[in-house]
Amino acid sequence: MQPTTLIWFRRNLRVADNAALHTALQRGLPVAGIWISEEGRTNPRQALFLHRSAAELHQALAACGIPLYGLQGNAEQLVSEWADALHAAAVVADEAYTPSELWADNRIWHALDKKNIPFIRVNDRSIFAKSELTDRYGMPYRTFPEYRQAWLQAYAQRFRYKQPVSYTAADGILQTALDGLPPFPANLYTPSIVVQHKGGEAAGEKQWAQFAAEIGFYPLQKDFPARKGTGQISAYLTAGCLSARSLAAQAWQQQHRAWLDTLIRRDFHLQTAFHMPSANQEPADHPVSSRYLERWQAGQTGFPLIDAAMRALKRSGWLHPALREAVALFWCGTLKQPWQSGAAWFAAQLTDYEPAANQGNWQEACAQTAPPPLYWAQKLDPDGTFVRRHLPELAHLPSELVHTPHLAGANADTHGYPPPMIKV
Ligand SMILES: Cc1cc2nc3c(=O)[nH]c(=O)nc-3n(C[C@H](O)[C@H](O)[C@H](O)COP(=O)(O)OP(=O)(O)OC[C@H]3O[C@@H](n4cnc5c(N)ncnc54)[C@H](O)[C@@H]3O)c2cc1C
Repeated sequence: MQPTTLIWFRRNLRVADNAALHTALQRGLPVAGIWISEEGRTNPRQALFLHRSAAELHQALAACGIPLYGLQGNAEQLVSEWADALHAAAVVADEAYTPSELWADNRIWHALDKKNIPFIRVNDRSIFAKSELTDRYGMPYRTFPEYRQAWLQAYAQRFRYKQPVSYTAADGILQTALDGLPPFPANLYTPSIVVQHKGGEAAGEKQWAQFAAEIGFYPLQKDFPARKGTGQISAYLTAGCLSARSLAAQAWQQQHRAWLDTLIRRDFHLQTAFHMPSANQEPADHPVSSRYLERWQAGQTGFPLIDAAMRALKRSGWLHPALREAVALFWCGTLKQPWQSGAAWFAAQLTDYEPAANQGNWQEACAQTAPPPLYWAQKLDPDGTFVRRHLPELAHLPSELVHTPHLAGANADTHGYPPPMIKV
């Protein structure tokens, strides 16, 4: 069998602007891909989304004559085994950021190195790669405002005279399939679970196109969860169905700076997870109250906006960014509970779960002083639309009462909705 270049698709489940695919094709050998559904996932919703996205990639690659093998098991073992099976002269993957992935990558690198197979990592997740932006002493930026300033300067400088890079080598690839194209394994996860977003590159592009048409309203709409004024593309970015690099280029060219900040924040958390891994791994400094945890998770705290947000998260696997901040601040600041247990609940629920973003944002939120829950209600849902949508027991209440049903006393039936669990 002819030697190949093997791509291990991880968080770059797309054909467009894919640096790993581009790198593999540049090597001139036939290309084959593997995608691994790793054992021990505790987030079935995300597992399902990734499976759907990989299945679509399988079809897109097949149309170019590139086989993608869908595997399940331990990545450390499988990458090495499949490198042998497909006579790989090199393995290419997208660069990892978080400690657990980096440790696994080291072991994979060792196993491949023993066989003289290079393990090439390329940047497909962030816009600036992990060590591209450092201060004048070569140290990573520790605060977002500093990082943002450096990011904007570097981006402006880099693209003053040329267009941002977009890897286009994938266009029209047509290679002879190796040994016929493999079928993609059936879905291993319960299809009955609700996943708000469909998965796959085409659905990601569609979601982006819808938002791009409205992106000019983002600064006005972003703080009203009932209106869905944000991109709702995080699951696609986490799985790599969309390229952050391409979206940044579009936002930059069209001068949507307010929205571009969200992608810069994403880069910031990725580089922080890489450069300061211990910050995200601190153990909790006090035990969690299981009673509080149950009520917060179930959306039964007696604070309507918090409860509506927590129920929306559990039902759909996605939550508006401002509400993520509100429920995180409520958990750490109002209930005085350790951020780690809140972050663990998010990790199990979010379709877009991404360890660097999740832990980084939890830590940031919990370092702030929590405003009273009513502050969030007035700011994010002044007329109660979001609460009514997610708390049917309060749907009949007028705007003056929907955020404070306990004040209605016997004048309103709240259908068993609990009073506030603590005094604030
Ligand atoms: C406590 C907490 C936990 C979070 N956990 C995650 C997570 O596990 N995975 C995740 O992708 N995002 C996480 N976020 C960030 C953010 O809330 C989500 O990315 C956002 O809700 C996605 O919605 P959107 O696509 O409409 O975002 P938009 O506002 O349209 O932003 C566009 C994209 O920028 C990125 N982004 C925006 N804000 C942030 C941010 N603060 N940090 C990192 N990236 C950002 C996301 O990829 C997002 O899709 C978390 C935020 C908080 C406060």
